[in-house]
Amino acid sequence: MAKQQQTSSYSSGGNIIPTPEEAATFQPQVVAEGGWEKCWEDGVTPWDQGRATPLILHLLDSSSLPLGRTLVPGCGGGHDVVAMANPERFVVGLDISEKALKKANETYGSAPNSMYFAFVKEDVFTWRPDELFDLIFDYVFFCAIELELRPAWAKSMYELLKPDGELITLMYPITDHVGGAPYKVSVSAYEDVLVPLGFKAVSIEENPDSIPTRERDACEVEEDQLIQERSDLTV
Ligand SMILES: C[S@@+](CC[C@H](N)C(=O)[O-])C[C@H]1O[C@@H](n2cnc3c(N)ncnc32)[C@H](O)[C@@H]1O
Repeated sequence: MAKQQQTSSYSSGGNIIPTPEEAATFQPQVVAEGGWEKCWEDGVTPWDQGRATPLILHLLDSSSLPLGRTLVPGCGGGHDVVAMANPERFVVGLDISEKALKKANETYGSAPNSMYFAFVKEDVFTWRPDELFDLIFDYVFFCAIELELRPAWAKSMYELLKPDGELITLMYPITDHVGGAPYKVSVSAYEDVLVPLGFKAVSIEENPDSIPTRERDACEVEEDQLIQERSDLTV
């Protein structure tokens, strides 16, 4: 009962974003029981900020977010999808959970910019649209998948991006905790799977806009921004 009360306060709307160590104590069990759909059905969505990622808002404010066709893999509640969408940046939010996308559509279906985004129920690992993407923004998706799927994640990023496309990923959580999801990440965890495909790191920077429970100083969680460029030269 206590556990149920605890997990429900971590659902979107509960406004408590747990540390990755806390989330790793209950989220894996829900995923194991019924997959991501069950997380959404039970409201166990401890990753959901209920709003766009502050870094995205910062990049938008400073006009430093690339334009063009954009993908958010594992978009969940769709906050980043809608924040980024405009006449020059059509954004596709992809998720395998019907419930997640129902919620996203209920929240944002009548947003004034709704003609500039779409929510699509597909699997990142198998969905291959006719048109590739200029930009992919990955946040709390790489850390959510099983470790053995990481090479397949990189392959998907490669196959979904245009040859000169850009992958921005907020590397989270850079911790020492065991288990997941969320599983711990590191710069080398990304590079190990991206570099063999020909990605080149354009920049790796500390995220100045981390939310409190994802800040390095607050709980020794590190969250950095990694921008990778797809390059066919070394493939
Ligand atoms: C931890 S949540 C992160 C959601 C969102 N990125 C955020 O930061 O709020 C991971 C999301 O990925 C979705 N997901 C998991 N596996 C997927 C797959 N193979 N293809 C598409 N979406 C997937 C889940 O349904 C879930 O909504």
